[in-house]
Amino acid sequence: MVKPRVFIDGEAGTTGLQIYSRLAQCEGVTVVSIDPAKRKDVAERARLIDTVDVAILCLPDAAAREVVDLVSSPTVKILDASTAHRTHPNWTYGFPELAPGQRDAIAKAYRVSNPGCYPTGFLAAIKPLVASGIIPASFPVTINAISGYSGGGRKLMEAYAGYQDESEPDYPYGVYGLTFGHKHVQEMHQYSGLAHAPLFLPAVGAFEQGMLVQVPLPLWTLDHPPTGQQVWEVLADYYGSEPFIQVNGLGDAEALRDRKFLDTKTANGTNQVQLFVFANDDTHEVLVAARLDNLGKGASGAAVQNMNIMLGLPEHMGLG
Ligand SMILES: NC(=O)C1=CN([C@@H]2O[C@H](COP(=O)(O)OP(=O)(O)OC[C@H]3O[C@@H](n4cnc5c(N)ncnc54)[C@H](OP(=O)(O)O)[C@@H]3O)[C@@H](O)[C@H]2O)C=CC1
Ligand SMILES: CC(=O)N[C@@H](CCC(=O)OP(=O)(O)O)C(=O)O
Repeated sequence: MVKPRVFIDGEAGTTGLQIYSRLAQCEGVTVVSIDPAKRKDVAERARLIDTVDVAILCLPDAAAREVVDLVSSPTVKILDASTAHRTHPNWTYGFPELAPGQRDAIAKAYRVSNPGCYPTGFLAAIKPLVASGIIPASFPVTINAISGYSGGGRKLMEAYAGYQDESEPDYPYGVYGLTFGHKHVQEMHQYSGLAHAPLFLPAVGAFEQGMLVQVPLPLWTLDHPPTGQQVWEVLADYYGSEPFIQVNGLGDAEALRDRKFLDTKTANGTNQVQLFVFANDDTHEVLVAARLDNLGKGASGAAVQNMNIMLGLPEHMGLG
C-alpha cells in the first residue's frame, strides 16, 4: 500500500519538531522535508504542499495565511496549527471530542484548524456544561490559566533559557493578556456556546512544558445550583468513551498527589486532557480544571490525532 505523504511546514520550530518526532516513529506515513535552504521560500513550500496528501502548517499566522493562498492542488488536505484559521467559516475546527459529528467533519474536511492550547483545556471543561444546560449560556465565565514557557514558541524559550540554573527566577509567575484581547478569546467564545466571551487571565510560569486551565463556577448565582456530582456526571457522560479526555473522580484526592495541589506537569508527554471537578455543595462553589501538555494535546499531539483522522489512519498512531 502506498503510504500517505505528509509535509510539515515549519518543521524546525517548537511544534513542527514535535510533530516530526512523533511521525518519524510511524510506519503509516512518509514525511517529506524541504531543503533547509528553502524553508522560508513561500513558492517552494506551496509547490511541495501541492505534492502531498496532508500539509501541517506550524508557522506564524501570517506565514500560514500566505502559503494557503498559493496552494492549487484540489486534493491536498491542510491542517493549520496556527491561530490564522481557527474561527474561519470555511475551516473545520480540529477538536474531535468537541461535539457529536465533529470527528466525521474532520475526516471529510480539506481545511482543518488545530485548536489553541488554552482553548483545548477550556472547551473540554465548559462545552458539555453549556450544551447540557447545567449552566446557562448566559453564565459569566472567567478562566485562570497557567502555561509553561514553551507555549510562547522559540522566542519565549530563549528568553527563559537561563532560568534552569537559578534557584529563584526573576519571573516565576507572570499574568499577561491584561488588555483582555488575547488571540484565543474569539475561539473560546465561538465554540463554547456561551453568549458572552469568557474573561481570560493567562499566566506563564518558569517551567518549560505543561498547563492548567481553571474555570471557577460561582454556582450560588443560579436559582437552582447543580451539585458538584451533577457537574461531574455531565462531563463523565460526555467523554465516556473518548480515549484522549480523562475525567478524574469528583474531588479526586489522588489528583492532588502528595503535595495536595493540582500540578501543571502530570499530563506532559501525553495526548490527554485530564479533567477535574472540585466542589463544595454547601457554598455552591465548583472548580472545573483541565490539565494538558501544551505541546501535546495543546499542539503536536492534537495535530497528529487530526492528521490520522483526516487520512483515515488509526487515531492513536504516533501518540504513544
Ligand atoms: N508552542 C505552543 O505551545 C503552540 C504553538 N502553536 C502554534 O504553532 C505555530 C508555530 O508555533 P511554535 O512552533 O511555537 O513557534 P516557533 O517560533 O517555535 O516555530 C515557528 C517556525 O516557523 C518558522 N517560520 C517563521 N516564519 C516563517 C516563514 N515566513 N516561512 C517559513 N517558516 C517560517 C520559524 O523559523 P525561524 O525560527 O527561523 O524564524 C520556526 O521554525 C504558531 O502559529 C503557534 O501559534 C499552537 C499550539 C501550541
Ligand atoms: C505562554 C504563551 O505565550 N502562550 C501563548 C499561547 C500558545 C500559543 O502559541 O497558542 P496557539 O495554540 O494559539 O498557537 C500565548 O499566550 O500567546
